[in-house]
Amino acid sequence: MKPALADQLAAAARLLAAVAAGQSLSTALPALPPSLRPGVQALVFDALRHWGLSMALRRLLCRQAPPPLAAALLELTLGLLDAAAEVAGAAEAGSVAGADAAIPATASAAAAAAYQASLRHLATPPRPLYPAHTLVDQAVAALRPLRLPPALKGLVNACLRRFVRERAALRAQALRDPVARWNHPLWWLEQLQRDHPQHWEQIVAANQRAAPMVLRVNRRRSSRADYLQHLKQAGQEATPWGADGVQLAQPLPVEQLPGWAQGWVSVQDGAAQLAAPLLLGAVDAAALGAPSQPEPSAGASAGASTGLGAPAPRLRILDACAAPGGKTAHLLEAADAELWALDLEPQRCERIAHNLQRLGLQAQVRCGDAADPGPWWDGQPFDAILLDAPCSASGIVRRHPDVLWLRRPTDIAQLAAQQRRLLEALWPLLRPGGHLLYATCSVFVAEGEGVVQAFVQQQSDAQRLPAPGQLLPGCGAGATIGPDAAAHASGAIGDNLARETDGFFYALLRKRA
Ligand SMILES: C[S@@+](CC[C@H](N)C(=O)[O-])C[C@H]1O[C@@H](n2cnc3c(N)ncnc32)[C@H](O)[C@@H]1O
Repeated sequence: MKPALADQLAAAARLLAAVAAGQSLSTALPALPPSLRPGVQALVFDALRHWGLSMALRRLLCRQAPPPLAAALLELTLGLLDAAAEVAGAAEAGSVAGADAAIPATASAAAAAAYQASLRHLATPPRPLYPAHTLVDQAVAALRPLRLPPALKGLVNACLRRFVRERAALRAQALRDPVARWNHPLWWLEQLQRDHPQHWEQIVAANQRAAPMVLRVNRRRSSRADYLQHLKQAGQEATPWGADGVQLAQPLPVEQLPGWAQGWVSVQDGAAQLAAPLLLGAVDAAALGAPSQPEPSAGASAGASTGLGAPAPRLRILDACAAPGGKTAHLLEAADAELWALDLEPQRCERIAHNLQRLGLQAQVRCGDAADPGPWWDGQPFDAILLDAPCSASGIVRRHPDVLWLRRPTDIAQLAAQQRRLLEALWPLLRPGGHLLYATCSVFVAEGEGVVQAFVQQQSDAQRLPAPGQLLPGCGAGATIGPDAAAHASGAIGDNLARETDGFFYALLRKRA
């Protein structure tokens, strides 16, 4: 039986209040009863993608701040009422053009187009839509499961009804606030404007969209062509992505994917699928004595050949921040290697082991601090190191809309200092002639180019090789920027980046022999 809307609103309001208090949805969502999870996740993701506006509206409507749970319930419901009115307006106008009212007068034509595109994309999956009177009634009813005092009924009722009556004027007033207009915290917007003056509006628009579901085919279990056939037989539309990837036309629960339990595929964004071929491609190229030219689209088979007919020694690879093991698994699917998968957190190390087991792969899973190798390293240098460093996750807002509201401006400098420490601590573990791939899923320059440039300036044996540099969501290939952009423009890293990806940063370093 479908849960009552009031119960779903109450659960979603609890989650929104948890995010407001600094808790990540990744920990809060799995705690929900399974019957509530899909509906509540849809509600709370939608709320987070419009939270800037609904917070501004709630402040206009309530002279005094209500208790946090009531504020969350109001903001959630204001977002839903706004969506219902928006769609009704668009239907009346005969197109999505009714959404034009949301475009700020100051926005450039490019931003307006991006905003329009984001709205079109929001149609799949559609915003949760309910009639206004149902929403008001159910929001009032949700006070009970939230255990809020019945005295708040009047406030909730009055605020929501006033919004329904005066929506256009309240909305126009709220949208004067840039946080409401762009649905990003002000410090984040300002940092994006400084870091990416040409692209910030596209990034902001992309962050409002739901990301596509991209899979990585385990080439030890199936070819990509065969897997596409399996999907077709299951009635799922899909297109190839990069060397091993498949992008689904519509997201699916993983249990419904052909061969999921048998380890045929994993879920991994296209940008993250570039790590293994970049690192293995560099190792392969070096083994062949050629100048290093990573070619992700060709797929890597590194570790198996020397180009001289003699079997190569088994590659020794360290994945230094490995959990939950997405890139570890891709490396093992593509290369015969002795792979050490390290992570700081014991529970996350268990997830690496669990994921590798499903995929039929084996690694040395170690729990330890990459910044302090003494306790876990055996003193034998590695041929290749992947440092997928802990970061702001500012590149994956499409998948984790809570990240926007959880980060604090001071986080970025702290993370950059931590990333630099990890890079410095791991460099001595790399053999001369070995390769290190530095990656983050951040769009902030301080965590990418900033870290790597400072490191290379100080480390005389570190040489930079071509790599994608900064990938930006919503910008396709056009947004690859930084010193590696020339390599990208010349096609050195293949054509994968013509597709839209999460925000990522990749720098490839070689240790001079
Ligand atoms: C971006 S995630 C890695 C994602 C992973 N590479 C994948 O593809 O599935 C960063 C990881 O770094 C781990 N981490 C953070 N600080 C660390 C440290 N000092 N040493 C080792 N791991 C660390 C975190 O626990 C987290 O699992």
